[in-house]
Amino acid sequence: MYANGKVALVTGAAQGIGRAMVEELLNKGAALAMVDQNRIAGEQCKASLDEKFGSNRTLFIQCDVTDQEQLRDAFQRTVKHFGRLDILVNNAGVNNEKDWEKTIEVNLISVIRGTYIGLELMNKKNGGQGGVIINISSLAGLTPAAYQPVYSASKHGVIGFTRSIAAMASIGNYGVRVNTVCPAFVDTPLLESIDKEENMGEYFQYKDNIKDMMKLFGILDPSLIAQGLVRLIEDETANGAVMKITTSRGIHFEEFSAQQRTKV
Ligand SMILES: NC(=O)C1=CN([C@@H]2O[C@H](COP(=O)(O)OP(=O)(O)OC[C@H]3O[C@@H](n4cnc5c(N)ncnc54)[C@H](O)[C@@H]3O)[C@@H](O)[C@H]2O)C=CC1
Ligand SMILES: CCCCC/C=C\C=C\C(=O)C/C=C\C/C=C\CCCC(=O)O
Repeated sequence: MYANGKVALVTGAAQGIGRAMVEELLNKGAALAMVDQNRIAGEQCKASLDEKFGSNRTLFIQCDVTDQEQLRDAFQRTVKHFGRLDILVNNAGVNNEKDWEKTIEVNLISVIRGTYIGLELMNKKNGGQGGVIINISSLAGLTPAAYQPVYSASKHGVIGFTRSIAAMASIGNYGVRVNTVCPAFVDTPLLESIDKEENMGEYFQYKDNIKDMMKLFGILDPSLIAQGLVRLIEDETANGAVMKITTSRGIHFEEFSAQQRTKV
């Protein structure tokens, strides 16, 4: 699918990776809803993008993705405003080991809920027109992360859910592809959470170990993650794919053994 002329909804769109994805989708000719709980950052982001792309290409919707009613309303407003939905990016995420239940709510439960609402609207079996869903995980969803155990668990969950629902979408002929992106460290405000005790909790004492990892592996520019997103949107064969993005190897894919590919 080409993004040109399509309608997208991106969560966590006001800054960081979400904002970079919004800009890339606008460059490719899409219109989109920018969903974020941060009204000030969201409105500033829209105002700045309006200067380049015009005000009718984006709609900012303030929404806490963990609030079921707000999330459903954001989808309804998007379809009402633009007339359809073709591309969904469940990107909003947090790093909070102290309030770890919140991390599961934002990073995993809201991604699952968003995927189900997106499928209700796009599934050809429900009268939808098909589409593509991309759920943002992390390399910490494929490896242990000693100082971020719940963040890592939430991102492992995103990969397991995405691969499973992608298999179901294929079996059920939904006409919707579902894929995930797993970046290494990316230069966004999320990295600042490592310096905050209120985010790191008991792992705060290890913040320098994480900073050493960042020095060792390097930090990606958000624009590369946006390029990976577009590749998954355009590649009609990609379903259940786990895209990894690192400084050493750029955009590449996790390869699973035959056993790991077996559907149960
Ligand atoms: N920055 C990094 O190094 C990496 C980030 N990721 C993932 O990429 C995604 C985006 O992260 P970044 O752009 O780095 O983070 P960020 O903190 O820069 O931006 C996240 C955005 O999500 C919004 N958000 C947070 N909770 C929300 C909620 N409950 N409802 C609505 N909006 C909410 C924030 O207001 C913010 O605008 C996250 O899922 C993150 O886990 C994955 C790998 C690496
Ligand atoms: C693992 C620390 C997470 C700190 C939370 C803040 C930001 C989140 C970042 C990520 O999601 C990145 C996750 C993992 C990076 C881990 C290893 C990088 C290895 C890179 C490589 O192999 O090249």
